[in-house]
Amino acid sequence: MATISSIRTSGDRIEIIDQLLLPHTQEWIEIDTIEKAYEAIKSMKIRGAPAIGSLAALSVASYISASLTQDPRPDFFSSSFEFSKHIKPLLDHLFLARPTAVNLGAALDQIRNVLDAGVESHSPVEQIAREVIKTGRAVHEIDLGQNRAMGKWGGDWIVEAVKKSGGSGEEVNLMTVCNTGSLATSGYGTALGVITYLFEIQKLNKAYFTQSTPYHQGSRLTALELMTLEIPSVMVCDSMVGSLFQHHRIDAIVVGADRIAKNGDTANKIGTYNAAVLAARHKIPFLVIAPTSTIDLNTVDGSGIPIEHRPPIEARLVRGALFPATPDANGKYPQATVMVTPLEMKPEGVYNPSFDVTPAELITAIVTEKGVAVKENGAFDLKNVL
Ligand SMILES: CSC[C@H]1O[C@H](OP(=O)(O)O)[C@H](O)[C@@H]1O
Repeated sequence: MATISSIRTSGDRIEIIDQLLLPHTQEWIEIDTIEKAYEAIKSMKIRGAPAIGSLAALSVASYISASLTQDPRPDFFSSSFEFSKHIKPLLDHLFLARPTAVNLGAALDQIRNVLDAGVESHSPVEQIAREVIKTGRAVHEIDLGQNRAMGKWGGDWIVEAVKKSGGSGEEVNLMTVCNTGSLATSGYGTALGVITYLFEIQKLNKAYFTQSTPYHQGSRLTALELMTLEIPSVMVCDSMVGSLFQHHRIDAIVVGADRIAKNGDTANKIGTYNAAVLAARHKIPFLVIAPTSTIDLNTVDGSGIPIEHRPPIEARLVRGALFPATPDANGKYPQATVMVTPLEMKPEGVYNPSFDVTPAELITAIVTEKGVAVKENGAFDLKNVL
């Protein structure tokens, strides 16, 4: 099946597809500095919790790998202590790019741990550097396998749940929020991986997806991913979810996650909580699909999850292809950004959180690459899926 990826690498070279220009223009940007990685993550040229963790880790790996080949080598290779002292602030900086997704911090912490272990054991600096490179690159590679596993766990669980409630499980309808596909991960996707799996085993009837904010990533990115995969799909505006549940058979909601607290409270793209409340009202199973790196046992519940607010201007603008669409001489569709609010609107006149927190109470199951967790006596024990 055709897919679209967000990151491509060759040796030390990293490129990302500019997701702000999709679906109308496919433009690859080279990420040859850590600062460029930071800027791409912050501005959402790359997005999706696992994908931003991958890019951050890859950018550190490439920076070190390229520095190793310099002649003379930079001064920070003079000792393992100096090396760690130089790299750690770069990790701190990358971590600040987006605060909610725990995968970014988890990826950077893996590198931090390698540095600490290397300094503690007095390993030669070159050995530590090579270990960091290996670790940084592995973050990206491991993600893909995990997504396939989650797709199967989640998909099989949904089919069984539909059968238990009297359905055939042969024509499942799902709804999702945001974009959680190949573009948001190293490939296959999290919630979109479940949709893809059910499509592959011919048990999917239709995938519904919300437009989502910021940047309409559902209507731009999820739409593109589902069309590329040739999965039958229908877009709904976020405010139509209640109506959808009233008038159509939806067998389950599948969403990704940016951070799952110890008790199962889950931060995900804004609009997820609304969908969960409506799903509970309509008794539709609500599943969170995320790799174990998204589970943050240090955060006891959702009240401790930092919620990113995007710049107010982003909620006032829409970007897209000029319509009627006519390709220019290079075959590209001219795009424009337009303001939809009154021009005089003040920044304080806009509420623009990027995420909301869905309480565990509203979540039916949490699916990781290790399996499916359901509540026992009303509470999740996530140790079983870690
Ligand atoms: C691939 S699932 C993770 C998660 O990433 C998204 O965040 P963003 O697009 O803001 O980077 C979204 O909330 C997804 O569910």
